[in-house]
Amino acid sequence: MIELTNLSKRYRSARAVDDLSLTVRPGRVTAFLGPNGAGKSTTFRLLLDLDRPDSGTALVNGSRYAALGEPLREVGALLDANGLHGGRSAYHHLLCTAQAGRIPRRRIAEVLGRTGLTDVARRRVGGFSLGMRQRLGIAAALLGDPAVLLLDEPMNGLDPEGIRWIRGLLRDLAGEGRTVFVSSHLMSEMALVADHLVVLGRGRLIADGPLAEFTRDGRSLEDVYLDLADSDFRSN
Ligand SMILES: Nc1ncnc2c1ncn2[C@@H]1O[C@H](COP(=O)(O)OP(=O)(O)OP(=O)(O)O)[C@@H](O)[C@H]1O
Repeated sequence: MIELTNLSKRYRSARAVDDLSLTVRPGRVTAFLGPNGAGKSTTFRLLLDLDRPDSGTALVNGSRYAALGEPLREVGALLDANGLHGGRSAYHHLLCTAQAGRIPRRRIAEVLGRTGLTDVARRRVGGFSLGMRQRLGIAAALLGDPAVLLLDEPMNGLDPEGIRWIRGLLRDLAGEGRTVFVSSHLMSEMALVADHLVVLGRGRLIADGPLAEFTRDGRSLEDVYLDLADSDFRSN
């Protein structure tokens, strides 16, 4: 479970997150949508204590990330798949993460298998395609078998087979009772995979509800989303 309460973060010129209150519940895929610069990545960073809020709280399973005893076992995150150390093999990357998080080694083979990377585990990450890096970032997020997953644009760089794979993975993770909070600009994919929608506009919450409610009248998620974003834009 993720709970944001009156969360705000301002950078010099921009109000990145603006009085955001939101609960993201387990057992479903929650799509985190919003135009470029709406504050999605900032929200993820605040949840992971990679940045400090100006006010408000961001809690995972009732605690601030920094207060979690074994954070990798509670929250798995994919932020920027390009931020990996290119000289390491995929296995070594996961080994370092496992050691830092006091996670048993046997989990490495499990997550390599789950992300389809077993055959390339000994290859250097520097030679990986973006899609393979995304898979490795997801493998690292899954290493601690966490109940909460924060995935920032996990479909980036994946080929059609990879997109189908991640669709199944997200559904399975939610089916296992995890909280799956996933940002994306791919509306057609989110329409297939999400149970619940959260839409941000300029740091503020502009929609929060079950996907089925938004698309009840037969409109596509893309149309619904663009209307929401447009009315938010016009309101200021
Ligand atoms: N470290 C930073 N320093 C200054 N401004 C920042 C910083 N990080 C984010 N911002 C600003 O905060 C706002 C929100 O950015 P953020 O990256 O959270 O949006 P986003 O919804 O993730 O966008 P995108 O869909 O493009 O990834 C933007 O105006 C951005 O320029």
